[in-house]
Amino acid sequence: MDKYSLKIGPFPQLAGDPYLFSGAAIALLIVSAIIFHYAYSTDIPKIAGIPEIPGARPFLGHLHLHAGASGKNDGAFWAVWSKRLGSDLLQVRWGNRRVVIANSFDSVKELFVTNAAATSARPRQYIFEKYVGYDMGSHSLDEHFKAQRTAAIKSVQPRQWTSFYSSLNREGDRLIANLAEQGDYGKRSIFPLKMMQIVAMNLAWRITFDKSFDDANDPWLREYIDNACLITKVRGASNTYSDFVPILRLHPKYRRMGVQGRMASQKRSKMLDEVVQGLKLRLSNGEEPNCIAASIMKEDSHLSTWDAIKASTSMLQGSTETVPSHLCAGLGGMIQGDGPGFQEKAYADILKHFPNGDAAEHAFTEESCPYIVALYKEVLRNYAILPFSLPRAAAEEVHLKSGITIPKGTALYMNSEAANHDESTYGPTAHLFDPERWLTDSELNGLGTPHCAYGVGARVCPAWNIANRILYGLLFRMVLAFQLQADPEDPPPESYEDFGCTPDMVLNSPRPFKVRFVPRDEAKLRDEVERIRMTIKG
Ligand code: HEM
Repeated sequence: MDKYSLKIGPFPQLAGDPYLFSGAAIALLIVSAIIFHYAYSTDIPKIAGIPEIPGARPFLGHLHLHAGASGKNDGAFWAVWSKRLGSDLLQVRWGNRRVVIANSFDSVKELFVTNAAATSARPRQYIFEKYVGYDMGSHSLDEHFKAQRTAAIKSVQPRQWTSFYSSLNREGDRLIANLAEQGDYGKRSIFPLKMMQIVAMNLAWRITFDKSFDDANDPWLREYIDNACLITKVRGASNTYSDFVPILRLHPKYRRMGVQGRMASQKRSKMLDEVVQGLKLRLSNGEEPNCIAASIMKEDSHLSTWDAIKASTSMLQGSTETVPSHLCAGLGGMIQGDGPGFQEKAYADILKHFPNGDAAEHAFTEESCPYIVALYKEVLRNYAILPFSLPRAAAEEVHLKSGITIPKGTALYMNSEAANHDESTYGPTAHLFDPERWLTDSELNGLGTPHCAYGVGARVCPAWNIANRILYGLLFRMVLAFQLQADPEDPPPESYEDFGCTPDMVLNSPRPFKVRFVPRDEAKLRDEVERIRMTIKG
């Protein structure tokens, strides 16, 4: 036995060749170094001055602690660590991506409002980009997306609203008729989410492409909704591991996920193309359809047809799940604890402002009942259906007043759920559903941004204004027609922290629970539903 074979033991074939052995050892070292580097490195190095939560693992970083693995809400998870580490800002690693999270109302404002331009970018999302292609909510503001955003904002300015009123009233009618009939005029409790979704989807189609559906079970509409949901599934959140751990992009599970997204996106594009062709024909025939797509497509908007379609599709996608999820989660607050009392005060406020029996006509045309305004603000504040808004990235270096510098390219999240429950802004009752805070605490209405439900800063939801009006009108119509009651067999979640059932996705859908919609005046409601059914089916 020579001296080499003693040392190398299990590799006898190398034993006779010292050069071959040292070459293999060096190769092994290099591979190990590469693997080690790959396992621990991040796109942006650790940022000085911002605490990192402990427990990172090689390759995954902190992903295994987030909703994609734990099934628990990331907003609540970060809030706990922010308190534990005594810092409003936190940093974590999602695979090889460094992420900074703002966890208080003030830190959200400083990062995203004071530094609005510097935080206007969106991080890249591998699956979405490769399989679906970007939309407004997922792309940084380059020349195309800036133009789309500007056109989208213009299309929902208050001066456009008069053209939306008839659609809004019609969908308000549809909601009341569906709730009355499916709930057998208060005799049966029902799961309301689907009915809210139908109304929001119809409304979204009306105001984006001037398309309407008499029957919510229309197969074309159902196919569109199914595809839209599949696309939402591949938007980057802590469940899309392959966005952050590149090697996983080879894994069949993530490829399957992407391919599903791509097929859904192709189907959606084909369906939208039919709609756009129809709209173009109407425009060329001199018609003036009242909708976002038509107003964007008009020649003076300076957008290419591609940009116009993209902008309208983003608006359609942005509105379909947010409005019903908020409304439905909000019903939870209105039917438990002090909720029934809030409903009665809201009803009294409606009657005070419209004593002549014509209140329903005013549901969408003005926001004259302060109690309903307070109700929708609280629904938006308390139930963070987009618990960390949509992800942002630093478009340039961000300099904070504490002296911390966040490098360009860092992914940035606003913990909207924590900011919306920050006791230093909303007081000791921050964790409760209490619409009256908006009536009694005048400082809250002077905050600039009253809550973070629509995001804040340069990428704030372009439709927040009309979304407020839609929520106002639909809450108004429900409170006017019904007393909403909980079903003891199927009660709503008690806290905003566990209201959702998809915490691993960008949009946390409300958990299903039942509501009994008891008519305030059954005979009158039956007459109203009969009138509605002359024109609207399901
Ligand atoms: C209650 C209803 C709604 C909520 C809570 C909501 C919330 C949000 C949030 C949090 C963002 C990301 C903001 C940010 O990055 O800071 C957003 C973006 C967006 N929303 Fe809304 N939204 C609602 C309704 C709507 C409606 C009705 C539309 C269209 C008619 C819409 C269209 C969009 C679009 C296109 C974006 C992407 C904007 C961009 O990235 O520049 N949203 N929304």
